[in-house]
Amino acid sequence: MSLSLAAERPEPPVDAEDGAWLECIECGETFPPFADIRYTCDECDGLLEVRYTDLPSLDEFEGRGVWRYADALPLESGVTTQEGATPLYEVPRLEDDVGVEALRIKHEGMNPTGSFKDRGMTVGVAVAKELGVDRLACASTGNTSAALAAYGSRGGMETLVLLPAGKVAAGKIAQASLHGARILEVDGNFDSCLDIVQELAARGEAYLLNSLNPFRLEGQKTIGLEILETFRDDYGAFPDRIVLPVGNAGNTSALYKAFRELVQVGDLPLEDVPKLTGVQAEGAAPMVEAIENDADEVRRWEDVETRATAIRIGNPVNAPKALPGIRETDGTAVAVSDEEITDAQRDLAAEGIGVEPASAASIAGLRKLRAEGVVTDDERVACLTTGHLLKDPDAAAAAGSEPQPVPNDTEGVLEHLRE
Ligand SMILES: Cc1ncc(COP(=O)(O)O)c(C=O)c1O
Ligand SMILES: N[C@@H](CCOP(=O)(O)O)C(=O)O
Repeated sequence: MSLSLAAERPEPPVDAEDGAWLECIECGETFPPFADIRYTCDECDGLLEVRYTDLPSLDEFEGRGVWRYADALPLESGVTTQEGATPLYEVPRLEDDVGVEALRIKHEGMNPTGSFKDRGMTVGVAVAKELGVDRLACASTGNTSAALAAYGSRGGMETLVLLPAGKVAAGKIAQASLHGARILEVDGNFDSCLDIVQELAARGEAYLLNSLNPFRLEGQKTIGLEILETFRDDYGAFPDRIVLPVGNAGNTSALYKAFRELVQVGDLPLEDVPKLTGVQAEGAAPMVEAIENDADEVRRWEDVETRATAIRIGNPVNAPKALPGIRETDGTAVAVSDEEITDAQRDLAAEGIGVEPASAASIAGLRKLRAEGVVTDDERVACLTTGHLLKDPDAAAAAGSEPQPVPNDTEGVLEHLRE
């Protein structure tokens, strides 16, 4: 099987429970959504997706934020702190400078814990409650752990997070810590943390809430629904392209699923599907390598390094969902240097938008692709900025200017200003 935009509306299995079921993207095997805990297919270990007997059209949704889209989610409500409904900013100077017809920034850093992970956790933690589990766990470069800790504590559950030692930004550890997570620092990178957490989950020690969990990606799907809805309502057209940073490739997969579902209900004509464009840091770019080599599988990079620690990931577990997403939408993937990322962080800051380094990769990638002529000047582009500036205060301070010491009197300050 392959995930395709042109796929027919799926046939529900006879035992589809509550209008939803889980389906393997590789062999098509189906499973009831809440009968047992599973993250991958029992038959072939393929990735799972949630399918629905009925999906509404964009015009039928009501409310605000992630739960506005409840009829396209596996549950009617979640463990919530009002996530979603994030701003889509205009950036006229940057738009002019990059040279595209329209550029909008979907700032996911404006979610309650400061990243898009909240959208996934509001759904994932609610499903965990439905399944009756009491301990939640994740591996994390930081943001997943912050969101898991916040939503887990709100849901009254124990949380366990495994972090790569010395490679997680200060704001994120502070969040996980204050929200009461048990934090384990592993002497390894994010990918080895995820190997361990998967093993713990397989042994029934905890419920896994990384993006391998198909319910979490349902929450993240609402990023795509919001972008498309806002573009349609405000500009009368969908964006030509959505550019986003890629780590574990959950968002790329989730946005592609949003597009496929909108195509199925007749809201999104095939020719209007936005081109999914992934950006990775040069030091952690296995998806870019696979796209450039036209490979069916992504090679795991053992040694990864980048200042954008959120996307310091060498084994994107959602690649089997994300690769078809990029290819079928006629998108692409590009790698950018840490310097290009920092420059883009400054560009966004100059428009009043504060983002962490990984988020700025989307702008850096767009600039690069525009300079190469891959992106053309007539395109309407949405760039996803995934995390808030305060997540990584050290990176922000390093990219910004130094405070200047002045004397403790007005004359002294004025003198300094005249220098
Ligand atoms: C701030 C930030 N941006 C981007 C990403 C990458 O997103 P994804 O794993 O969905 O590709 C992550 C985490 O993976 C993140 O924390
Ligand atoms: N950047 C992520 C990495 C884990 O990704 P996930 O989406 O699989 O949880 C993080 O914040 O930990």
